[in-house]
Amino acid sequence: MNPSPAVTAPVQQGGVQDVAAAARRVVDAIVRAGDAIAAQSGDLATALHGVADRIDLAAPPLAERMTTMWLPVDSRLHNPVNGLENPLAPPLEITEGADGDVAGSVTLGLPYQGPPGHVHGGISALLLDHVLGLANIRAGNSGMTARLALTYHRPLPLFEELSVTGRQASVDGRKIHATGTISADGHVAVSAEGLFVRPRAEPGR
Ligand SMILES: CCCCCCCCCCCCCC(=O)SCCNC(=O)CCNC(=O)[C@H](O)C(C)(C)COP(=O)(O)OP(=O)(O)OC[C@H]1O[C@@H](n2cnc3c(N)ncnc32)[C@H](O)[C@@H]1OP(=O)(O)O
Repeated sequence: MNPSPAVTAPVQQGGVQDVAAAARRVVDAIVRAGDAIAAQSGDLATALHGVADRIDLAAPPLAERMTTMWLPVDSRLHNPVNGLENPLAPPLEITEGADGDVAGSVTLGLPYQGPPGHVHGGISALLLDHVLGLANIRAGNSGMTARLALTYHRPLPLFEELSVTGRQASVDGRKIHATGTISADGHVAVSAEGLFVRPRAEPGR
């Protein structure tokens, strides 16, 4: 059976991105197959553990990775939203951005399901938190998410292209307000208002 649109849509550019895309495909296939793979479960689990063992053997110590993954300071490849090297990222594709606004598109498959045929509300929060954060970075003032208020206007469909937007609304000292939406078929399904707080400068810095 063909993988769902969430797995086939992103253009892959080679290297670790290919490995992450393959892992994403495995996750999607497992959720789609369900009990249909029960008879092969032992073999499949052994094969997948074998792949994980190979990757683990190549991985550097965690402390080293925690340093190298931020050099240069750029979370584009490994973040869990649009990180092409992170299998947890759907991934959201950033499609445009002007005046500090951010826009992206994504099609989500079964691994992201909440209500039948629709996206889990926590996944919407993940997408919006990140896109609002990116909009803040683009606007030149960013901070940690202090509060994120979501309104779920209508169920968000799986298997359809979704548009995600984010923009910085205002800056008040260390407090930054940003807003965003997720739309399907031209209708806003989820909207968000976020408060981000720029951490205090560390003493001596
Ligand atoms: C390094 C490069 C990174 C690149 C990353 C790319 C990522 C891309 C995007 C990723 C995006 C992903 C993003 C993520 O996932 S960020 C991860 C999720 N967020 C966190 O973990 C944040 C945890 N919280 C904190 O660290 C602190 O609480 C912060 C830093 C937020 C504030 O602690 P701080 O001690 O500094 O604050 P303050 O007490 O001096 O208060 C200051 C002002 O703020 C007001 N206030 C504070 N909290 C709240 C609240 N909850 N509701 C309403 N108001 C609040 C407060 O009243 C005061 O206002 P005023 O009295 O002055 O008027």
